[in-house]
Amino acid sequence: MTAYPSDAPASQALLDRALAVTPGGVNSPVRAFRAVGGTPRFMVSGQGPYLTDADGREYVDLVCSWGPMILGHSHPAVLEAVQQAATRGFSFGTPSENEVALAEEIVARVEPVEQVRLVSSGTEATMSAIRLARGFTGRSLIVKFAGCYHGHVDSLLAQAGSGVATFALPDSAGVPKEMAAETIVLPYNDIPALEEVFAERGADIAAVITEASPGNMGVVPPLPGFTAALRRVTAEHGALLISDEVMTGFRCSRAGWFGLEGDAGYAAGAPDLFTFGKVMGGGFPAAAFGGRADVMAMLAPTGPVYQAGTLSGNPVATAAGLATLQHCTDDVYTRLGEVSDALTTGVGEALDAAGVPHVIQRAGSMFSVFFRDGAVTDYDTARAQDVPAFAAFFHSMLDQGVHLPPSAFESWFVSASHDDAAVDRVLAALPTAASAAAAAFATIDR
Ligand SMILES: Cc1ncc(COP(=O)(O)O)c(C=O)c1O
Ligand SMILES: N[C@H](C=O)CCC(=O)O
Repeated sequence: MTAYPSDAPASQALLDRALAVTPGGVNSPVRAFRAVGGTPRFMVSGQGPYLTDADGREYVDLVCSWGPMILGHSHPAVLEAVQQAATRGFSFGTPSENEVALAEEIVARVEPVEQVRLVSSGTEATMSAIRLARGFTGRSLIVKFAGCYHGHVDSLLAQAGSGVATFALPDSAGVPKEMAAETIVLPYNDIPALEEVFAERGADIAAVITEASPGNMGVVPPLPGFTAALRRVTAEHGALLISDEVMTGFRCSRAGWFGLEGDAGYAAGAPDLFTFGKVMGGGFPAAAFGGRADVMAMLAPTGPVYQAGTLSGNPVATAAGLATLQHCTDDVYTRLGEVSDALTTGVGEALDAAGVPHVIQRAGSMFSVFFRDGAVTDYDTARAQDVPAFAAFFHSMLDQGVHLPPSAFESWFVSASHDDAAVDRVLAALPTAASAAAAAFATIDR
């Protein structure tokens, strides 16, 4: 088994350079390792299930660029599509065929989506979707759930997941209080709280936005009936339902979370709008929002809600996204399921053997481990876990050549390129990491 020392001199040298010119040395906060300590690894290449860092060490990658790399790194067909697209030109600032083909692929996969608009990031997708919902309904309030993350949109940062959870922030400085007042934050999976807020303020609520199955406070799937309640209550009050599938989209199934929960989950009908990102960009900056044609018709140039982007529908990004989706076949989803089964079973057995309290939660091929007893159903229960135990586990895995998300509040991601050799490397590292977690486990109030 690979064993690496904890210090990483080449990464540290790059971090020192980065710190001089970039806040925290990183371009997205969770990457900085602040929640687990130590030196973030600066990667130089990725191939299949592996990443190689600046010190020449190879890691099994269980981050997969936070979800997009569903086929693994440098997948030959995606690489070829990108190379061909780049040969034809980098950006046209005009419509081009790949944009149409990618939109057609999304519409074909997610049945309720009639039209999409392409953007460059998940943040842009959610920001645009809530503007569209406000324009369509003529209302201003937005309901979101604690622990859900929808990108760094001002009004959606309240009690958000991901880095906001990792660093235990209530929200973000720099968001005007008037804007924060337009957002109502509710506990996830709490139907009475939802009904109560709609009974009081339903006529002013433009939309409820939810992660289709949250993965930014760790993985916390909706309890049976919760998604149906979201649809029922929003429909009763004339508000839109926005399902944020930036993380789950095209990963949990061909049609994302909707493909798993589908009509049965939504019961009274599909969401009005969806947001997508990550997998549909194949590792490049492409994202989308879409849904009902009558709502999408409100967008400029056909309607009064303005939304635009210089690089939206970029030909290289759309080529990568299209090639990725075209290769996300049934076999890919079968393999993602097998890898997830093997890893979640292995993690559970190793932690059981070491006597470490834990619960593993999963949504398709997204999963995470909470170092605590009992199911996690919302942000409060997600926070009541032993973060130092996670940090010890994380570092032991890293020293053994397995790259996990550097936060207890993030999903782990696998790819279809995780073959048996890569899975075995992870499984071999688990007993030592479980022992490290056992040693670190502290008694906390739960
Ligand atoms: C559910 C969800 N929505 C939105 C976003 C924002 O996407 P991006 O980071 O591409 O802006 C993310 C991830 O960051 C996400 O996980
Ligand atoms: N949880 C985030 C997105 O899903 C992680 C990506 C980031 O913010 O860097």
